[in-house]
Amino acid sequence: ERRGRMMTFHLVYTELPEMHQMMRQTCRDYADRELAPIAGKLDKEHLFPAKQVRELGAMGVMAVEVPEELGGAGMDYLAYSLAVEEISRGCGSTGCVVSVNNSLYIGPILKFGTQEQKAQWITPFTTGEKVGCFALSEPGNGSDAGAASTLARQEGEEWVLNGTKAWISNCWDASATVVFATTDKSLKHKGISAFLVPMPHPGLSLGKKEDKLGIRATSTANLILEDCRIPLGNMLGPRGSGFKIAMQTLDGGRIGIASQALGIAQAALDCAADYAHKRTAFGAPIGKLQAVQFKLADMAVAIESARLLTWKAAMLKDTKKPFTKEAAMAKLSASEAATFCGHQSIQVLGGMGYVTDMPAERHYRDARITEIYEGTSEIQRLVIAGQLLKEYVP
Ligand SMILES: Cc1cc2nc3c(=O)[nH]c(=O)nc-3n(C[C@H](O)[C@H](O)[C@H](O)COP(=O)(O)OP(=O)(O)OC[C@H]3O[C@@H](n4cnc5c(N)ncnc54)[C@H](O)[C@@H]3O)c2cc1C
Repeated sequence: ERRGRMMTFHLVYTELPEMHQMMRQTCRDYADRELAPIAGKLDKEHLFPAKQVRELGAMGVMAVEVPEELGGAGMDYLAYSLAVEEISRGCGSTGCVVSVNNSLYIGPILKFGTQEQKAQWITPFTTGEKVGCFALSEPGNGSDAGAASTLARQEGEEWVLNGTKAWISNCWDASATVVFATTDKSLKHKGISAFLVPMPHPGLSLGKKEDKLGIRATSTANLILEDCRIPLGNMLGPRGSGFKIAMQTLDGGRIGIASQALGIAQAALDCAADYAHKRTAFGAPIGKLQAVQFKLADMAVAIESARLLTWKAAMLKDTKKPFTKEAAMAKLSASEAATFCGHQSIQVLGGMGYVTDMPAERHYRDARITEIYEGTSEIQRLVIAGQLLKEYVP
């Protein structure tokens, strides 16, 4: 079966496997019908798409990779990538919610959780009734995640957590979080462990919602832990393995962000190409102008090449092959494609690109975060170079 899947890669552009085509089409139809028409309002009013998230839960999109016996869709990461791209094409914010729940919250529990933890912390989060979040970054460290200073100390049968986590996506709407904290700061990243914390919970509070450039329908805030007590059994994975869990989670998560970026980039191209047919200047549609055609061509090339990298990374993950380098390449190229396409789309629309009557300005704003979270573009380059140089060790 694995060989079969890899072989599909050669065919992939003309013929995705049937299940994947169905997932893609279902999500595309849903996004066109239910998300694109309201994405501007969600953005403007900072509205969490609760009803849409429940509908996506019913479609299997909130837990694509989770086995059916745990309540998920039982599909693979390629299917997940297709779903996130199509949802993000309709609404970048909703794509972020889908991505955080699937990759960042459920992902590590699926990989490192016990059977009991999976039943308790995954199944209720498959339906869209509840969403989870992932608390790694802190006010003092983002890229340097191994420097975490949130503390976990053992007291009897409990862990007691203290510290502040920063920039936590979904947190105002979440019912649980994976939190990274250190039991011994002198051990540096080897002192970090992962913990499961229900929300709301005594000792856990949230900061003000950040007023963001883009993905404004998602909540982002500090998550503050003050003598927050959880049972000993809420540790995820072995003690001291938190940094490894975080890094492996981000490897997969980057495929999700690449897919989100692809969806935003594609929406920006769709908007520009459609406008190029309709807008007339100097007596002809602007799509007849070579300068405009070149912009559309460059956008399409950036998207197609990033999509191939993203699908390749997803397929490597699905076939249990190393994919750290490929996921970083996918995230880097797709996020840069998204910011490029967001920029060019506004240029093609001219003045209409600059106002909220058209979605181009939202795509431009939504695209920007994809170069920052789950590792900045600089961090992706470091990851790629680090992996690459290992291949050249004499
Ligand atoms: C909207 C939003 C949502 C987020 N959601 C989450 C979430 O759900 N959970 C979570 O844990 N975090 C989340 N984050 C945090 C995000 O992952 C971090 O902002 C990101 O990793 C960058 O960290 P930083 O902001 O501390 O920047 P810094 O690490 O301070 O980086 C500042 C600049 O220095 C560069 N830099 C840093 N180190 C290096 C290096 N070694 N080499 C080259 N350049 C370097 C960076 O690339 C960047 O340009 C979110 C952030 C935002 C804005």
